[in-house]
Amino acid sequence: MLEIRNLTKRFGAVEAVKDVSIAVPDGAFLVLLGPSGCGKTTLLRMLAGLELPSEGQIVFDGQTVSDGDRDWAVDPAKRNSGLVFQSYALWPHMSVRGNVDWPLKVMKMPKAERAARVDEVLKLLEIGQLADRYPNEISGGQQQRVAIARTIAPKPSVLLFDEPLSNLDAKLRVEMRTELMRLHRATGATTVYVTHDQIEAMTMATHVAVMNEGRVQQFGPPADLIERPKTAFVATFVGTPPNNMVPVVKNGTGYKVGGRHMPLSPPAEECMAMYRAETMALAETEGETTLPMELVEISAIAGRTMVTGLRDGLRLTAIVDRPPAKRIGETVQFRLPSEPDSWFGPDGERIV
Ligand SMILES: Nc1ncnc2c1ncn2[C@@H]1O[C@H](COP(=O)(O)OP(=O)(O)OP(=O)(O)O)[C@@H](O)[C@H]1O
Repeated sequence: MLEIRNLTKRFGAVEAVKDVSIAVPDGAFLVLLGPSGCGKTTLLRMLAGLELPSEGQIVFDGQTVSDGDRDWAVDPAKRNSGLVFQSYALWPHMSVRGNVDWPLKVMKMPKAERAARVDEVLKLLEIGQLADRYPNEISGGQQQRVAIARTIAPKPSVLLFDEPLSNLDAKLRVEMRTELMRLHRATGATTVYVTHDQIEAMTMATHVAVMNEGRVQQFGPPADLIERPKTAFVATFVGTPPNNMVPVVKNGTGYKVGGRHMPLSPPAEECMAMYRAETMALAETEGETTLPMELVEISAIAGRTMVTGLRDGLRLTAIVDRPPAKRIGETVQFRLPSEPDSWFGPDGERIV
């Protein structure tokens, strides 16, 4: 079990991580997901022992490895965790085998055991044929595999990844994603993986922690975040495309959306209605629940069509079966379903 208890990190006046508490079961694949600057890397660096928490504790398998309240932490090399960065600094003067062997040598593992472990790891990452090459003789994707091999060679019980695929091209990213999942199953190591790519998050994770401004907004399995987002932030950050969030304004005895009266009965006077893109439709003509919007984007998505409209700063996305017979810039009628999928309060918290 990997436990993070009331963890806070301040850099001067900046609070990068704010009172984060999560418990990650053994063997889980936890993705830290959030926009740039939300504190993901800082949290990961604290797990790796590269950064001391200002407050709170990190506990690996019942043993405290960082304690911000006591200004104390176990050395990065001694906490049974391995970290893979975005840029994979391999030793240029060492062969692939030498690079993977290096951490085992540092651990003072006997030579014969080392050779067997290096072979095993190279095979696992399917780079055995590159063993005698040097880093400048292999591709970027292969270098990344070597960096991963080097990290898992000492069998860390916790694996930490900081956007390891962001330097790779789109095709290689997809391939490496599958590889990392295979590796996770093969090693069984509890994995913490930082990304701001939510497709990566949703496909790889057993658990996701969605972060915003230093706080964990929601922690749980990917399906929970999609089905029951706790906050408006999660609802609009997670999912492809993200959910539509529409402010509902009280007007006399009724309610308005995008300046038009709608037959809605919100649970509070001020709130936001969430509509999933797949529950929205397009209408040929104006009706009671339609909103005329400027067509700004049409794109194909898995055999269906994603249509985006804009109206006075309100952006709506619908997933429909057929593209509208309209051009970009023309008006299309978006039809809202009679009931939103969820309601959120003005503070962003879920109401219903
Ligand atoms: N060493 C530091 N000194 C001062 N401020 C820092 C330091 N490291 C991070 N910060 C600040 O802490 C906040 C969180 O940064 P962090 O790098 O953890 O975010 P992130 O979510 O990983 O972002 P990105 O996805 O862009 O890498 C930011 O406001 C950042 O400027």
